Amino acid sequence: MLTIGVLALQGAVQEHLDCLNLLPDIKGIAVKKTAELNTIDALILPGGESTTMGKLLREFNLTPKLTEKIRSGLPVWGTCAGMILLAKNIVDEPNCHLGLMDITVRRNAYGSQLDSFSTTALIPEVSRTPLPLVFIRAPYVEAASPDVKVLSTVADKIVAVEQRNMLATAFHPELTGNLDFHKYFAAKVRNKN
Ligand SMILES: NC(=O)CC[C@H](N)C(=O)O
Repeated sequence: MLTIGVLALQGAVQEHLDCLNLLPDIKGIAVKKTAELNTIDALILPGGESTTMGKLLREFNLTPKLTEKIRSGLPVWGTCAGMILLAKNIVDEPNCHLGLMDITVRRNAYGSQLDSFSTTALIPEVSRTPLPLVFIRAPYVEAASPDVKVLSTVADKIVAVEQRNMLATAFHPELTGNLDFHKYFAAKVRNKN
């Protein structure tokens, strides 16, 4: 049995927990406190508002322990705002949040017209069939260092990346009813153990 936490300070927490709990041999738990970081095999940083989540991470003093855990190999998956939390650089912003992934992200990158949209894409590492992708005031990755693996691009913009124990998607698999991304993350966690 694997325990996968979902950072539960703000955002689409329950949707990820519901997906995790549909998978065999996975228990999804909400994580709010530093001590809970010791009880999990992996962590999802959900979508929401990165500024708010970053502020709460600092207020609850979660940042140091969380950063240390991820640096020492805790598998982590950031969706949308979660991707922004992981990025080392955020366009037009002086500070990053956790600053762990060698990517530069642009927040709200699709402007007002394409604020929210859905599309499909084939991501061979994750699924044999095209996956539904839901973008909600989404970022994209503007630059990535050479050791970041690009898993998916949509209209020439990087929207899914992986670097060592870290996975990040600009879109929201937890809102699609398709569990392939959660299965992919669970397999990544299992392969590590
Ligand atoms: N759906 C989302 O997570 C939106 C992210 C949000 N626009 C941000 O910048 O943090």
